[in-house]
Amino acid sequence: MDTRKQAYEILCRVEKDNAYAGLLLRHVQADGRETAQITNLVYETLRNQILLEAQWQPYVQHKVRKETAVLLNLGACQLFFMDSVPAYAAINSTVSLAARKERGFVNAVLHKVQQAGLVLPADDFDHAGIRYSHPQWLLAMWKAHYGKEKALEIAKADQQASRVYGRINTLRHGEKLRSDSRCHFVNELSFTSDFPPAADQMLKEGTYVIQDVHSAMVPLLLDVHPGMKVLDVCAAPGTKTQEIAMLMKNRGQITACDLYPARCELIDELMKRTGVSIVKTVVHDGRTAWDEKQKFDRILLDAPCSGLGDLSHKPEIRYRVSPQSLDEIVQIQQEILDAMAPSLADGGILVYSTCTLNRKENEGQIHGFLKRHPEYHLLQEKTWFPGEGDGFYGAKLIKAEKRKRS
Ligand SMILES: C[S@@+](CC[C@H](N)C(=O)[O-])C[C@H]1O[C@@H](n2cnc3c(N)ncnc32)[C@H](O)[C@@H]1O
Repeated sequence: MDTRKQAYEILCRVEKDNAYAGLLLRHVQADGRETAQITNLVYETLRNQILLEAQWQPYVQHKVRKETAVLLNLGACQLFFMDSVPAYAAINSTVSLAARKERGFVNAVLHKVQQAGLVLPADDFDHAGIRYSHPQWLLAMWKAHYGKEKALEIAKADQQASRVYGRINTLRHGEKLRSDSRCHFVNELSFTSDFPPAADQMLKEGTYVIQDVHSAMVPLLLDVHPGMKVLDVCAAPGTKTQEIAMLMKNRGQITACDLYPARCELIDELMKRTGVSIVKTVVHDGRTAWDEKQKFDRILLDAPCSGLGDLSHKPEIRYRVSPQSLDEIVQIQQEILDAMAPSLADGGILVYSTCTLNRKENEGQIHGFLKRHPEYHLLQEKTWFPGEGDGFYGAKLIKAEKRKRS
């Protein structure tokens, strides 16, 4: 199998059709070693896209086609980020993927890039946009929201090859993994491991669930107990729903909603595989209020968001978001929060969470909500920054008992 050709085709679809690399990689038909090679090539090229372009742009006088830019990035990536690939192989294999009439051009440019060696800008905030391949406006936003040092730390963390975490499922005796020497536990629930996630038999049997370590912290904020009535508003594919059911020892009632029927099926499949029987799945637009007679003890609103906490697993997102698209998602989140607010029982807890690093979607969203809904009070809010795990935000709110409201 020509792994470079596969990587090239995936990168072209990401660039031209706005496809997601992670989804395309799931459909690659190759053995484990080849799949790992393709995955590595695709992710390294995407994570370093701006830096790679900066390597070949000085040698190109005209605008190149998107496919040609992808090819030059792929070639430069192999030259500088793939230790095991000799330079001649990096260049020749890339040239062979070019359209016949562009082969001479690609060959000449890549030779110049190789001769110049990797040109790395200074390791400081002002040059981080190129060095760590992040749009400058995004770095400026993080600087305004979290400070310059933190902004730089986030950008550096996004460049790390993403780790995969498992979270044990006690409903299928997942606690036995604590004594499995292949699992390195980072806390009571989550571990990293070398065994291939997708093919693992224990994953298929639901002994554990693939879930980021910080994602697994969010349901803990809900403080659920067996027997409770819980609403999970934006639930698909159901990773947190499963954890909530586990924390409730599979006793009580969970209503799990999502806007898309196909995504609701993913919830059903996960619950079946992991031994959960207390979840009822409902296709529902969270912007529409729930039947007002139904009240829930707990509500999780794991909102659709810009995903800026997860840029190591989904590197292409950073090149697609814009300040305008961030504002659009803020509006949707606000509509869902407002529609769900009446459905929480007095004294109940609502957790709002995102996997993004943007104060407008996080702290700003919640502070606006508290102003519009004075019956709610903030108990706790936390931002998990990327590093050991992805970036997440969670806010835990309580709805005051009616007699205690001022
Ligand atoms: C961050 S993901 C949820 C992840 C999920 N909680 C988990 O842990 O597996 C956000 C979900 O919101 C859903 N969604 C987007 N807009 C929605 C809406 N208006 N109403 C309900 N769900 C929506 C998306 O389909 C997506 O599955």
